[in-house]
Amino acid sequence: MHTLSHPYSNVLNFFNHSRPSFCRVGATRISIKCGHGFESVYGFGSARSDWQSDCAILTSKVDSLKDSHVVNENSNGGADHVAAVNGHTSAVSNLNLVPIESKKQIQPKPLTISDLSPAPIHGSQLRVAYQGVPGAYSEAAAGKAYPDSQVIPCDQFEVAFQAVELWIADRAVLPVENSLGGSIHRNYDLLLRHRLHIVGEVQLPVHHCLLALPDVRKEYLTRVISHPQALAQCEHTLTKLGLNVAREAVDDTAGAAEFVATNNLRDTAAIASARAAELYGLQILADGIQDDPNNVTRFVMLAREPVIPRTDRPFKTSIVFAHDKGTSVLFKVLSAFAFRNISLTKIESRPHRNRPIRVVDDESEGTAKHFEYMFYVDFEASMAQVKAQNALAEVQEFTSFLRVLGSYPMDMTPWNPSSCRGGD
Ligand SMILES: O=C(O)C(=O)C[C@]1(C(=O)O)C=C[C@@H](O)C=C1
Repeated sequence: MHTLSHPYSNVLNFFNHSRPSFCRVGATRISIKCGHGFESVYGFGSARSDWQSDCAILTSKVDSLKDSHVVNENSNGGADHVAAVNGHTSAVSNLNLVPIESKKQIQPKPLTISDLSPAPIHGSQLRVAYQGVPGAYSEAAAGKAYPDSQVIPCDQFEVAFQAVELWIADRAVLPVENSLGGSIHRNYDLLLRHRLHIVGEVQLPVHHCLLALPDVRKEYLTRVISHPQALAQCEHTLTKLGLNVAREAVDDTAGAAEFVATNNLRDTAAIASARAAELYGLQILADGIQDDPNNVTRFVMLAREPVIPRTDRPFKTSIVFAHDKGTSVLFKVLSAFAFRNISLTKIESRPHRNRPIRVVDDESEGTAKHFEYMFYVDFEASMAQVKAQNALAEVQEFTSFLRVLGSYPMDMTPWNPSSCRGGD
């Protein structure tokens, strides 16, 4: 991509597309640690060409697979190559049916608008990774964000990140914040370590149910299991229901329901969605047990490429920054937004002591830096707005590490607790 000729070239320079050389598309596993013992962090100002060269690696791998065949120049090249890497070899093998002679005469086809669409690969469904099993709230959020998509359950948040990086999925939808439980810190840390971009957000009202095997009564219960966030969101209601029983954390809400069902546990209930009850054959002992009827979880949508920021609708921008000379930078950074009347919707600090990170600069030079804290800020402006660009230019002067995690449309969906029942 020639960023200089792009209308948002100055904006795009804020996005980072680089990654260290150990990390390649097409590899079976992505390691988080660099060879030097530094955590890899995708820092401000790195070149987009790095990302593209990795795509070239992916392409060349497929080319080498079909070395003995002449490439059909009329094919949609990259898209078919990707399909082959993802295990859908039909498009590539079709090429082999075309006689070699006729291939030589076919001229390249002009690009059309649909070729420019980054994902899904033409004609196929968008594949969206989420953490959990079917019936999880994250699955409902993935469906809300991308209604006609194919959802891919992943056992850990990190796997959802990797699924997108390895082209197994086109997007990931992951929770970052709940109105009662607060931030889901793990995903903030993973946003820093991985190179994906936030391309959207979706708010899901979370309506919890207490689920048990058919004919089980509340009095039989000695244990309630669920995702730690779900347990926290229902803490007081469980006590009010007289359930002063053991509360145990598991990986996700629907997984808890599945566990009760498959192990035929008559002394254990799960906190999960009504949809999980239906999927795993459980009865709903109590409905709407979240302590706050306005319980909402905010999810972010992640992709390999950023969206081009616009000004014709409300946008939000997420950044992460740090300074290697202490934490006084926070006040200065906040003033850059306050001065321009830019509203902040989130500030999160994550301790980062004893974890040197490698910051990659414009020349792809990696330098180890020590930061005490990483600060995450979301603000209500688009990177296409001059005031946001100026604010970030100032922030860059105050900080030794700055990365734009994404500039994306805000979820403006109006909702009220009685009409929206996430996960149903
Ligand atoms: O366990 C699930 O169903 C999830 O989707 C995870 C999760 C979370 O991580 O916060 C999502 C929404 C709810 O707040 C509870 C749990």
